[in-house]
Amino acid sequence: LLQVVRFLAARVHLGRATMRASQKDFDNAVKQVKLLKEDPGNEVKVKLYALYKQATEGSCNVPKPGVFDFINKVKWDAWNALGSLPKETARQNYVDLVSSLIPSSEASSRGEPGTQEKLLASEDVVVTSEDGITKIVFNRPTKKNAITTQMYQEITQALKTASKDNSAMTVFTGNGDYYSSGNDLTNFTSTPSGNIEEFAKRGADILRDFVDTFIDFPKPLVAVVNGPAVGISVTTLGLFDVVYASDKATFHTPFSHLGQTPEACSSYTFPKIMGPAKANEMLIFGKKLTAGEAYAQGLVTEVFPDSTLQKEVWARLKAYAKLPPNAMRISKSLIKSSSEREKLHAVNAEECTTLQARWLSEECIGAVTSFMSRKAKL
Ligand SMILES: CCCCCCCCCC/C=C\CC(=O)SCCNC(=O)CCNC(=O)[C@H](O)C(C)(C)COP(=O)(O)OP(=O)(O)OC[C@H]1O[C@@H](n2cnc3c(N)ncnc32)[C@H](O)[C@@H]1OP(=O)(O)O
Repeated sequence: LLQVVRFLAARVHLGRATMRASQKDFDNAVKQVKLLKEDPGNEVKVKLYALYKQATEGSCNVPKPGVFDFINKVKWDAWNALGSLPKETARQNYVDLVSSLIPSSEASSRGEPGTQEKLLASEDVVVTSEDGITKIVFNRPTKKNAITTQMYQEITQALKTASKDNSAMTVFTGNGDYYSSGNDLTNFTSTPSGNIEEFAKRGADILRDFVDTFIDFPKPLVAVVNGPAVGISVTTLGLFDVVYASDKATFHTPFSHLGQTPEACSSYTFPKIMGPAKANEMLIFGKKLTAGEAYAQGLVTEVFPDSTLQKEVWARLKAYAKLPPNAMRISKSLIKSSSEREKLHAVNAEECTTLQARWLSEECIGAVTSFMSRKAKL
């Protein structure tokens, strides 16, 4: 990797020696990276990181991370490999590298990065409203609908908006063969700047806000689990009012495998829903449930043959959405009382604090590194 970084840095340097990117070009390129539709892959992300640091801070001037700090060590190595490359050249190389990542069709229509952000950002989470139903769709089928940091924030916002719109209920589903593969593991490898502790703190804040929004959502919240669900896409189901599933869906919470711990209040909701014995097997040992098993444990309301799921479920939901909305909200608030919500907020806070520490653990960093290097899959 170091050789590739050195080679590319030198090649781009020689090829573009006569060009100079302005600070504005550089700032725009930094914004464009956040809007990339396709994940450029870890190798490119490490290069971008190294060039960014060189362009903004000059030669690597921080101590080498410890041997177990895998991710930061790879990043440090890449930055250090740039040696004394001048800041201006690093800036130019960064701009060139970013423009090589943008398909020409997009580059011409993109214009001012800030103006397009919202439009592009909403592609991974599609929100529509029809027939009294606000639908929130995980829409990254090529990545099994893994949830990026940006998606957590978009979903939080979409839920806050839906709680006040004129729809009767909100429904989550996934596009493609998966409901969602859970947290996007590259969330852990894209630290743009700052130290790892701050990064983990920010992650915990985003997660806490995300889960709080589910706890406080006032209208019926329904999940249509169209395929396998992993991690946080499973644990949040404990905060839904109704869960319909395809018979192809599975429910998997491999937290221990990832050096992590339960979130989305599942350490409280799962034992309550299915009893401690079954919840322990899922949350501690990562036992994957079939749709039938999840139904038997009370996590799923009803299972449908995959071939008829969409037709049957949407017909039913459209009929439910015509019921008097205030009655539905009031019933929900009786079922999920204010004292219960208070308890859920306390559980959420504790789970987030626990995870914040876990993300810095060797166990977690090792598991994420294995996934990134394709040695490990679930
Ligand atoms: C610190 C900052 C954090 C910010 C906010 C934090 C909030 C986080 C709170 C929650 C924390 C954890 C809870 C969880 O969700 S834990 C569960 C995490 N998920 C996984 O471990 C799943 C990993 N994926 C897999 O094991 C497999 O991909 C699969 C799901 C079993 C599917 O296998 P497959 O063979 O059918 O398909 P595959 O080729 O692997 O996947 C296709 C492409 O999709 C990419 N991909 C799939 N899942 C993820 C994922 N979770 N994260 C990132 N990328 C994922 C996969 O890499 C393939 O991509 P590519 O084609 O190779 O580019």
